[in-house]
Amino acid sequence: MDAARLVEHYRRDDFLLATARRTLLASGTAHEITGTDEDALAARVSAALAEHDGGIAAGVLPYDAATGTPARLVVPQTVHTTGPAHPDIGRLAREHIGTPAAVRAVPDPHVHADAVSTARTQLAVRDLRKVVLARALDVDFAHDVPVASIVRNLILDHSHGYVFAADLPGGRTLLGASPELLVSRRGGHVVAHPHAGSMPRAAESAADAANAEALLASKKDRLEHAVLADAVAEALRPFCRHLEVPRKPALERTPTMWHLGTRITGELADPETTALQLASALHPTPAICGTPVTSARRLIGDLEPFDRGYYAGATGWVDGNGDGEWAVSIRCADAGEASLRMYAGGGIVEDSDPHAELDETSAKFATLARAMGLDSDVLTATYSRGDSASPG
Ligand SMILES: C=C(O[C@H]1C=CC=C(C(=O)O)[C@@H]1O)C(=O)O
Repeated sequence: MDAARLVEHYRRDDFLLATARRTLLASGTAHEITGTDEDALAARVSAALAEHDGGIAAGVLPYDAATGTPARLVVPQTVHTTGPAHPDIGRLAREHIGTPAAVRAVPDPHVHADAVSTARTQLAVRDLRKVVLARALDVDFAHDVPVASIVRNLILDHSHGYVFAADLPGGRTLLGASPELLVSRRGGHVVAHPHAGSMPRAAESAADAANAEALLASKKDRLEHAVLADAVAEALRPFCRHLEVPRKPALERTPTMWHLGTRITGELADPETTALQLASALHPTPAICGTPVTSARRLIGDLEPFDRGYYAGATGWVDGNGDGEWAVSIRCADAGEASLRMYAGGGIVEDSDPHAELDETSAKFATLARAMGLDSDVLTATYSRGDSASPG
């Protein structure tokens, strides 16, 4: 089956991961493993994989299992993998997504901007180097959420990155297009590709290049990124006999955002360490939480008006050899039957500007908004005003 057909076969309770290297579609449930204790989870996954020769376990890790949101992994009945969905998918038409009935910002944008101001002052009070604050958009449809169509459009939009759709407890679905690799393991080779520091893409090429230059030159973004790259390198170091950490971040692009990224590579010290164990050890990175973790988590809990659930967790798979690939679950939405919640966050350091942070989260929402066919001007008006409005 070619990649385009795999994507066409995706159904809401499947697991799909489309990357620049491969397209993976997993269907059916031979074994389901859920839990909030990561060591117990890793042991149960290894035991399940020992029973399913050549199998994988695919699924999601939550942002914070301590809030009671469990990790959920499934050993599927069937797994199909092919090469990258690009360019095969190009022959599929873009899916039309019906106009949503309503879009609501959670919290109101000005409340988010106030939270960013508070976070900025709390950094010094709580001895934090960085914290990541998120906001959400609730989108209601007059019909079932067309998950498969949105996923197909996400794949059409992203030749790079990690487009994912994973079944969640309660019949919900996590879907998105993350630019960020938490960790992959292939044999003894480990890769992490942390992203932090952002600027929106611009339609006009000179303005777009200027945004990229400004990002590279931004002290605030370089600091935001350095805190992340250092933390990821330090978390990987105990697992690796050799670790390569570039000294400077590189510019990374998605169709809607510029980011700073550092591709960290290493060789495992102990070949028994699995991709799932590495993902658990790295998570939560300062790309989605902060430094130090415990006080960053507490500040996030104090300032965000929702439970993150699976947003800012990880989505991926592990096989019986311990190989696997986990993306950071960002630029994503948690979809129910006829509504979904989109999330976007941004790293806050001392020099962060609340209004720039609001704009940055708006730009990050555009990843899903595009795939949902939402007119970005209408959406910007809606989520910048912060009221509930029909974008139709
Ligand atoms: C937390 C998110 O993005 C992270 C990844 C890249 C850049 C980020 C930033 O510049 O703040 C964030 O750390 C998100 O999209 O919700």
